[in-house]
Amino acid sequence: MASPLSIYFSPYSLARPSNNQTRNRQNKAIPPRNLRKNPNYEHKTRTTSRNLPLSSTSGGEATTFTRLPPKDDFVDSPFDSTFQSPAEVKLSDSTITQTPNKNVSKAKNELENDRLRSEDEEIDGKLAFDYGNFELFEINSDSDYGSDDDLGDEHNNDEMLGFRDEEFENKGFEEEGEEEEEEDKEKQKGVPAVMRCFDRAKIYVKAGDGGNGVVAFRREKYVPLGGPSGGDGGRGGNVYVEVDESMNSLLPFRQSVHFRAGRGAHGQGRKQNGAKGEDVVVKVPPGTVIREAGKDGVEGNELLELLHPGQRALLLPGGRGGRGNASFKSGTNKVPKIAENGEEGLEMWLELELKLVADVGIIGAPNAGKSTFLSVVSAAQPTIANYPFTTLLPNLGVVSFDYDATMVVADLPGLLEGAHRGFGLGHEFLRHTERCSVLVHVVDGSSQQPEYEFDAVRLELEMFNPDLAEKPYLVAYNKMDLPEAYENWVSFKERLHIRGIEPFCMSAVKREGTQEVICAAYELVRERLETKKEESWNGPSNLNHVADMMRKQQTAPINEFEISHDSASNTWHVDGAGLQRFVQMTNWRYMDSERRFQHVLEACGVYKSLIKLGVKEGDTVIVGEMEMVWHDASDNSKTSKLRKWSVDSIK
Ligand SMILES: Nc1nc2c(ncn2[C@@H]2O[C@H](COP(=O)(O)OP(=O)(O)OP(=O)(O)O)[C@@H](O)[C@H]2O)c(=O)[nH]1
Ligand SMILES: [Mg+2]
Repeated sequence: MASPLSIYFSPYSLARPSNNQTRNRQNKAIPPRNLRKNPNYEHKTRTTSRNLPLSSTSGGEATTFTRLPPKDDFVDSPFDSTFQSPAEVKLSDSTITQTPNKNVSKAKNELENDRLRSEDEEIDGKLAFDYGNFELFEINSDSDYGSDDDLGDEHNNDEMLGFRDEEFENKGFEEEGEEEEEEDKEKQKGVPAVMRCFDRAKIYVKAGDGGNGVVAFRREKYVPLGGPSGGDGGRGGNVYVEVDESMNSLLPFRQSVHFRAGRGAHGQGRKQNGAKGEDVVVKVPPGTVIREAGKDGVEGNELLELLHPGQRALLLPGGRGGRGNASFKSGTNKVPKIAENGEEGLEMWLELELKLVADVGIIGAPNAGKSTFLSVVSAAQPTIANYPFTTLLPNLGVVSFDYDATMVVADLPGLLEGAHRGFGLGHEFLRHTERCSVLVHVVDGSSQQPEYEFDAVRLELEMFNPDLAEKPYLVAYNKMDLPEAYENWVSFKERLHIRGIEPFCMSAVKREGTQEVICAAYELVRERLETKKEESWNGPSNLNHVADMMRKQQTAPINEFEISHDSASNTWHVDGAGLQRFVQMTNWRYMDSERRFQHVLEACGVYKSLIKLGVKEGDTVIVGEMEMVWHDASDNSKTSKLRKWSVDSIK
């Protein structure tokens, strides 16, 4: 039977890149028309349901940086275990100013804060605290930054990490108009702009395209009719994600956003198959959650959660190599002049989110002394200052014990009432507590109502996630060196006793009582580990489910498709993952390709369905990226004429 479809390249299909350009394509299936917005569009039939491919979005911001302390900071810290009883506290030793009254108006608060800052400088001098790079986080400051050129140069520098990177990123935010708008929005929500850059990244991954198969024939002396000998193309490289324990932030993804696996080599004569493309391994820190990039502010599906060092997951499998003509040899066609293109590798945008994996999380109201506590028990040097929200990003420290045991402690941003609804640093803060095994709740003993403050923080945890409130925790009543804290201690302790809680007291600034707290926390961590031992990770589980899902979509049967009709332009769309893949792998350079194409469409029922739905002479039919004109099979002369024309144009 004469084939009813003739093929030509529409302007749309001409825009399709040539074989060697395909690696740069962003979209596998470019929607040819905006049919779904067309009022004349009718959805005619659906032969079978199918999984929609995971969406890929183009463009993306790469916004991560962190101020987690460099690994070098993690060295043994000396403990001062001598705890003086409250009776020994000398008030004259302490010149610490108290937290400003939080009820005063905002303007007043600012003035007060300025004053306190200057006071702090004095105090810190006395306490020998190192404020290090404190100025770094004043995002709105224009001063101290280099010129545009400097910025560009820095961005080209692969080694741009750490301090300088943070500095320039801050500048980057000010300069980009779009970012500024976003920043304003965030500010309105009360979340400092710096927070959104800390532990999130957006990256693009693409599996390698398969190599093309070739048409070749064996030519050898004394071997007449040597037969087809075109080899298959090699498979494209895979995209893996691997946990690298030496990483503790998503900072490197500011520099490298695109990860593309290598293309498979093309097949060659003498039945030589192409080599496999090079794999690409995306290294992420432990605790990374990987999501499909969301659209319009909607979070994408969670694909993977990588917690343990060494875990490795196959994310995107490489495209299949195209078959060479040796593979098409059959009893009926001994000299096939056909070979396939390599299958295109899948691509997608991913969102990475790093959730802290620390043994102990230090929580509490702002200004309670959490950072001071961390600086005392570990070698970390977080910024400490006498005003709320000094800590915007979690700081990590490693606590080393004499007996060769270590524990990771995270100092988290302060928590305010209403945090579960996003007040203060809200969710950003609470998210980080989810992964800590044990919490140390630092209470500011010098506050007006320490117990109320304690309850408010507990309540916020519970409101955000009841599991958080279930975590083992201990209470450390801080600032015992201050008279008001010392006075309130007994009543605080008694009230907590009644509730079955045994609080600790300490003076972080004087390093008194801190060792008891951290040792008790370590005991809790150990207990927790014991109970969790059975559920602990025992080697790699199957983490390749994303790749399996992708493969399933890729290998969707060719006879699963749906047909839609645009009556205004008399266009029929035949959509199906299997068909689309078939069209993409058809190499129109070879003589037999078109015949095979027509044959496959007929065999999988496309023609039958179109006729059933009422396709007419001259209608346009779009399959994948191919656009064709329908001709009734009875009009043989017309069909063959048009078919010849189409083949010429393909050539
Ligand atoms: N007197 C006294 N002051 C302390 C003690 N611990 C911390 N401070 C002071 O309290 C202020 C706040 O300390 P930080 O460690 O920055 O408090 P924080 O809980 O980390 O605060 P945020 O990060 O803003 O939530 C600083 O001025 C510290 O010097 C203490 O034991 N005694
Ligand atoms: Mg702090």
